[in-house]
Amino acid sequence: MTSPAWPAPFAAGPVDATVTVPGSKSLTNRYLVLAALADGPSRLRAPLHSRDSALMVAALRSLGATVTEVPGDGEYGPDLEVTPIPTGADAPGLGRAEVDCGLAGTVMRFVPPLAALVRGEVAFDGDPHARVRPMGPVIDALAALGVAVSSSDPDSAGTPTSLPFTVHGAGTVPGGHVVVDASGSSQFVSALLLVGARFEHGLHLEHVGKPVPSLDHISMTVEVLRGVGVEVDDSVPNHWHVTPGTIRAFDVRIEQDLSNAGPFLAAALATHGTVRVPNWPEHTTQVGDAWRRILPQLGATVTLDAGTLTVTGGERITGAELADTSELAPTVAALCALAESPSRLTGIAHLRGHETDRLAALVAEITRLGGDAEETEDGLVIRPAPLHGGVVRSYADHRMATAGAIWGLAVRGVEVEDIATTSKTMPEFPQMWARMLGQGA
Ligand SMILES: O=C(O)C1=C[C@@H](OP(=O)(O)O)[C@@H](O)[C@H](O)C1
Ligand SMILES: C=C(OP(=O)(O)O)C(=O)O
Repeated sequence: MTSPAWPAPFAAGPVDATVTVPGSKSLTNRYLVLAALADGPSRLRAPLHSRDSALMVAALRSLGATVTEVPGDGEYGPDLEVTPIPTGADAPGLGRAEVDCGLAGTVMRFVPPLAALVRGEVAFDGDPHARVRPMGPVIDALAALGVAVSSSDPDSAGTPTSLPFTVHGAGTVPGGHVVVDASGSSQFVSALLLVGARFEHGLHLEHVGKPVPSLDHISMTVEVLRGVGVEVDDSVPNHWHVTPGTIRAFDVRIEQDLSNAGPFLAAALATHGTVRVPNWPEHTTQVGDAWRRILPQLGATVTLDAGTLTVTGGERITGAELADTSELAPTVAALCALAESPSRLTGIAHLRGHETDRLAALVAEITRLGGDAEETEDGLVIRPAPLHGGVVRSYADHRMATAGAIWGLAVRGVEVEDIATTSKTMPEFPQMWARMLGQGA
C-alpha cells in the first residue's frame, strides 16, 4: 500500500528561520569505510542517521565490523564507534555475506573494494532502480586489480556490469595501476581511493574518458584520506597515487550536510524570506559550500558571519547559467522553475545515473506543474512559466521529493508522492520543514 501524497505546505509569507541539518552523508559513509579498515577503533561524532548510513553500517557489520551507537552531543542521534573488520590472508573466513545497497551509490560503489579485503563471498544487491545505476567501472577495476567478481544472476555470463554481483574476497589485493572511465560517477574514483592504501602495492588510478563529474567529492575523499594518515598524490589531473600503508584510527566530528541544507536555503528564495544555517564549516570539501556562490546568482543575498550562513531571497528569483552543480542540481532546478528569467544547467549529464534519471524526472515534474523545461545533452534549460498545483512524483529520489516541497512553498496545491523517500539522507525532513515554517512539530 502506498501512503497518501504529502500536502506540501504553502508559505503565506516570507520564511524567517534558523535551521541545522543532520550530518553529511558523504562524510559519514567515507569515515565508516575508513573506520572499518583502520588500525584500531574509531569514533564518528554527530554522524548521519538515515537509510544510506544505516545501509553502510549494516554492510560493514556483515563484513565483520562492530558498529555501536554511543551517546553523543549531536542534535540528530548518537555517535558511532567502529571496531575494524578482520582483513588479510590470515583473517578468519567470513563464509558468505550479503550486502543490501538499497539505492545508495556510496554503498554500492564503496563497499565492493572493501569486500575484496575480507576472506569470503560477498553478494551485493539493492533496490530495483539500483540495478540500473552504473557499476561497471568499479567491477572492471577490481577485476583488473586481481579481484574475482561474478554475476549473482545465474543467467548472465561474464563480468557483471551492474547489481547483483558477488565479490570473492581473498583477504588481500595486489593493487597497482588501473585505468577506469569515471565519466559516469566520481564515486568510481572515490571507491578505489578509499581502500587503495590497503592494497599490497597501493594504487595508481588513472581516469580515461570524458571529464569526471562531481570533482568536489573526489577532493573530499583525498582530504579525508590524508586526515587519517594516507598518502595520496593527486598532483597530475586524472591520476591518483595512493601509497600502501595503514589507515590511522580516528575520532572525527561529521559536518552537517550542506547539500541537504539546500532545500531550506532555497526556501528563503522561494518565499522572499531569510534562512540562517549556523555551524557552517569554515573549511569544507562539501559541494554544498557552493550555495554561497550559486544562490546570489539566483537573486539572493548571502552572508557568512561568525559561522552562520544567512540567505535572504530577493524580490524575484533570477535565472542563471550554472555549471557542474552535481547533487545540488535538483534543488537548483526547483528554484529555476520559479525564476523570472531562463536558466541553463550544464555539466550534469551523469545525473541520468543517479537515484533516478534526474534530468528526465525534473523535466517531467516541472512540466506537470505547468512549467517549461527541456533536457539538453548535458543538462537542462528551464524557462519562466507560471506553475500550478499538482502531485509531484518523487521516483524514490530524496532530492525530487524536496524539490516538490520547494515548489509547494510558492505554489498552492502542490502535493508530493512518497515524501518518506527523504529518509535516504534526511528522515526528519517533513518535521524540519514544518518547524522552519513555524508549524510546530
Ligand atoms: O561520493 C559521494 O559521496 C557522492 C558523489 C557524487 O556522485 P556522482 O559523482 O555520481 O555525482 C554525488 O552526486 C553523490 O550524491 C555523493
Ligand atoms: C546522487 C546521490 O546519491 P548517491 O550517493 O546514492 O549517488 C544524491 O544523494 O544526490
